[in-house]
Amino acid sequence: MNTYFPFTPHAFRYELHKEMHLSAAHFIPAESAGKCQRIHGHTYQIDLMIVGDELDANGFLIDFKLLKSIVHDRYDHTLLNEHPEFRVLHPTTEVMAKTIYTFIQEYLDGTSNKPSCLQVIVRETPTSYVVYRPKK
Ligand SMILES: Nc1nc2c(c(=O)[nH]1)N=C([C@H](O)[C@H](O)COP(=O)(O)OP(=O)(O)OP(=O)(O)O)CN2
Ligand SMILES: [Zn+2]
Repeated sequence: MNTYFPFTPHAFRYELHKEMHLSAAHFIPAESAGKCQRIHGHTYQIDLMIVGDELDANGFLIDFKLLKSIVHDRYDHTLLNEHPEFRVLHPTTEVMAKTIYTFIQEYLDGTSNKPSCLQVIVRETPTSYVVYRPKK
């Protein structure tokens, strides 16, 4: 797995990363997208960065398995364009990163220790990736 993490300064006690791979197909239905207009597949590499000061009753900031299931169970081996969240904005790397952030943060907001997602990295190809960081 890729081990390069862009640095995000913060003052929280804990910083957790969950990396995962998922295989999915997509297309960008715009003439300017050139060859990407055709359906093609990627093995996406994703890194979620979660921070917080408090642990839950299990001693977790957040369970690694839960983070994976929120993203992987939804998108692995699917055609991304068929998901309702990608009907208006196409599933570009940027939109994927923002969308994944939204799902993850919604889940974190419902936990007892309320950690925060500070950064989502989505790597679409060996040479192309996006970092999404929410504005404060
Ligand atoms: N800003 C963005 N540009 C492009 C996106 C995107 O999501 N955001 N997506 C694509 C295509 O989906 C394509 O699959 C990836 O493009 P690219 O990096 O050009 O892929 P290559 O493997 O051909 O890259 P090389 O470095 O030339 O091998 C296009 N643009
Ligand atoms: Zn693509």
